[in-house]
Amino acid sequence: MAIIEVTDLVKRYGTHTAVGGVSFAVEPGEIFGILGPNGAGKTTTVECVEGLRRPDGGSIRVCGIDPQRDRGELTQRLGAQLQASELPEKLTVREVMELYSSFYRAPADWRRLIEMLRLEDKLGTQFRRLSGGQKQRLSIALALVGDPEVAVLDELTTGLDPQARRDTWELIESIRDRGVTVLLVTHFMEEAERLCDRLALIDAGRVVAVDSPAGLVATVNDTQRLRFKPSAPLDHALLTELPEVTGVERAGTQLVVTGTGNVLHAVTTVLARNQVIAADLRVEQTTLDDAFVALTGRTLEETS
Ligand SMILES: Nc1ncnc2c1ncn2[C@@H]1O[C@H](COP(=O)(O)OP(=O)(O)OP(=O)(O)O)[C@@H](O)[C@H]1O
Repeated sequence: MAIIEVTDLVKRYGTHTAVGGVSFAVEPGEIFGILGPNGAGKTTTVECVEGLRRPDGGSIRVCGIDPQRDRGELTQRLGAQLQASELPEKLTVREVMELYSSFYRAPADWRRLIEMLRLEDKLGTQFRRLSGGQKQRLSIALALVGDPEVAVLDELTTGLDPQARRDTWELIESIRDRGVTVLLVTHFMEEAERLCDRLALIDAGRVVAVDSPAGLVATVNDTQRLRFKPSAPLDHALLTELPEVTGVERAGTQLVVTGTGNVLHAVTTVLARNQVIAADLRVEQTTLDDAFVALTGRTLEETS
């Protein structure tokens, strides 16, 4: 049975419909991602799941609880990551952990959480003196201090350097391995691909697809992208007229050719016939962004 069930969720701000009929179900023990460009309605959706916003339509159940009807019970079972601005600047890490664990009837052992998040030598440090990565890790500790069944993490690694981002991903996997279901909001394709068991692609307040990252990529698997520097100017029409080619774009000194079937062979044959060498030729893998483009006509990347 699903641990989170969102059915036909609608949320409006004035006349603007931020979420226009979103449905998805999360199974216990999954890392379930909500991926979409800025403004797609991701945060609004999870704020409704957390009971922070009242939906205008549809229904939500988390561990069988209606977040609006029984918010008190929900906060005991669902851990939400706080934004840095919501944390008390002058409290030390120890004080923050003691304070927040006192809110729960059966809190986790916060000292173990602090060790797991490698903050044990920061216990006496005030929140405002922590680095960005340390603040982020503390906010994850606070999402877990109530020993929740579900953790909701929103834009988990925004602002972190690549190493800190990878460390955080490992941490989220270890949380999942302890049996916590994770609902993860992100606009980073790489993060979704690496971490999520399944994900909902959201665009303009609607779910465009729900599947595993591999399943989503497989829907456009036939698409390939070639990238190379032509050794001499080349009439694009020679490529676009090939049945295998679906697009040709210039990116600086490079040409990016997308296509299907044996596009590599078709393109290199035309180049050879015209005495053009394809320097630095790369065949790029299909990504979640390609799936998003195929489904919506828009890219995830340009807005993130
Ligand atoms: N409190 C609010 N009042 C009015 N409009 C809002 C409010 N919060 C969000 N919106 C609008 O609703 C839409 C969805 O916003 P939301 O924050 O849910 O998107 P998002 O996918 O989480 O985006 P981001 O990745 O930028 O956080 C946007 O157009 C946003 O401007």
